[in-house]
Amino acid sequence: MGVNYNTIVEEFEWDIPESYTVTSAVGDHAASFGDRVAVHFLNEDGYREELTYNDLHEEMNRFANGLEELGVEKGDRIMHLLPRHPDTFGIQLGALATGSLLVPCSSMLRAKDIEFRANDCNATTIVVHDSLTDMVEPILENTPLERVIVLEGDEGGLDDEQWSTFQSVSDGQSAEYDGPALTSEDPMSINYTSGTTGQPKPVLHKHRWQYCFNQINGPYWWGIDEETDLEEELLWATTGTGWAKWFWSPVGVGLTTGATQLIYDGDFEPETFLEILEDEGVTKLCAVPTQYRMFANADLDSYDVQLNDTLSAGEPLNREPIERIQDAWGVTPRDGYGQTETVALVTNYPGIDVKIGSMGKPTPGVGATIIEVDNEKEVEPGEIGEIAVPVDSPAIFDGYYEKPELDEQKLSGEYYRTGDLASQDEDGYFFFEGRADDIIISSGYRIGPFEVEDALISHDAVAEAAAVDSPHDERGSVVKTYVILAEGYEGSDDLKVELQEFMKEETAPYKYPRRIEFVDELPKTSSGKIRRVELREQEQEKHS
Ligand SMILES: Nc1ncnc2c1ncn2[C@@H]1O[C@H](COP(=O)(O)OP(=O)(O)OP(=O)(O)O)[C@@H](O)[C@H]1O
Repeated sequence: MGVNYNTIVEEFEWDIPESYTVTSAVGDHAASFGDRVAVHFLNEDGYREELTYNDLHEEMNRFANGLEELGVEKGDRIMHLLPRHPDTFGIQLGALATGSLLVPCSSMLRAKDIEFRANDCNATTIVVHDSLTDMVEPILENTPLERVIVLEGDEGGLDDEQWSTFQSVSDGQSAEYDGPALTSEDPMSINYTSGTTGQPKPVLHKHRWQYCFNQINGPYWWGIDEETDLEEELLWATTGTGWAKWFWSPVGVGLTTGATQLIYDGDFEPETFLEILEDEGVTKLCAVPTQYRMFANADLDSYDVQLNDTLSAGEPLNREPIERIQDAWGVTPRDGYGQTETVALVTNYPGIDVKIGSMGKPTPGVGATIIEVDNEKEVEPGEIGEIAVPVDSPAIFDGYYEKPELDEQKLSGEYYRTGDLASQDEDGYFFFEGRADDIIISSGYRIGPFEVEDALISHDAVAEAAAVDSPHDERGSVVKTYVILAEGYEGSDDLKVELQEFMKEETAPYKYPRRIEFVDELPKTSSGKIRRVELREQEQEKHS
């Protein structure tokens, strides 16, 4: 299949329905194909549950009625701290139906992270799984939180009027809900960024965001359009419920298109995940590069999978896992790039040839481009600049929640700057260089950490690597890499030299790491991204 990229981009037009919300979309699906399975849940203990679109619609309505009875009103901020669970969608949709703003939090956050978010956005309600109440109890006094709703909790332990259970809120409520009329321009959520480069930022989205996913991420990343027979597909996005990616895929694509989705609650183990792919008959998988890198070390040929698509996002996708998966399963992992603030901005979308190492081309209707770092001029092919999106694009966020100074900084020009550097080739393919903050400048050369890391992990001894800037008297800085060795290898000075020699062959010699340190782990955000900022600080302390 081939597509004419230019025609698609030229012909794309936005037509955002005024009354669109994901809750109304789920209502429409229930009316059209209510018996279709929406959630195909399983967990690591072997528990299974299936919910149809009718079930989901009724669950959403009952919870929305219950929330209203508790006093929740349009415009309230409702946080949630939930694992992947059969009721997660129902809770999220029920909260949205009341016109509240959802504030998703990762279940990996600790008490102080939750306290920060609750105060930052002035949240009044939190829905928390029973296993995570320890994170909430100690902070209640210091936050505006008025009510806590516990999922799977037992009323017996709750001695305060502040606490109730999901069950007690929903039980006995009507499966019809007559809530406030919402429009696509009503605020929908406050999604905190990962905090890879500093404090997490409260990104405000309107209901329109979900429509944009349906129109962009659906066809131009997941390959789902009106010709897709959703009865034949099983989607699996491995992300957690508190991340923007949950809204990018399970909600933004899965629910808005009316697909059937696998939700698996369990730790990531390559073999377990590969067995699930095979046993459940997953047809479209969206995972993160770390997971693909770990799949690449497994015996992929021995799994009889039915995948017709594999997608990746969140970090650059290396050459090695792409090639391994192509060889074993005949599908090419397609990288997609974007942020909490946006929809998919650049993707390898179905029908365009994947250039290994490239994030793909700008998605239609969104307008991502590359501009100079210190002005708003677009760069020429081959030049490095910052990925940016016109501020009036409907496919980006609506500012940071009650942070006028951040809005001024990020949204007052003609473009919203992503803070990521990239270049574009003559054919319009984007190549990721790194976050502007992570770029290494050594002897006047600008070096993207990804290029160094990508080359280094193609050496058998290297399992994972992070490259940062390390202060140096003569050169200003040099490239330093922190390396986690593959099983069976031991760190030594000889191995350092071997890796350095290898790198001089693999990449332009000025990029080779002059300093190497072997470590057992790398600092990461709870979404699994390498926090190079911490490594840079360590280097500053050691060498200045
Ligand atoms: N396909 C991809 N290739 C390379 N990098 C990617 C890709 N997808 C996402 N990213 C990186 O992830 C970032 C978006 O992540 P997210 O919105 O979760 O917040 P964050 O940028 O990690 O957090 P913070 O803004 O608080 O530092 C992008 O700006 C980019 O740096």
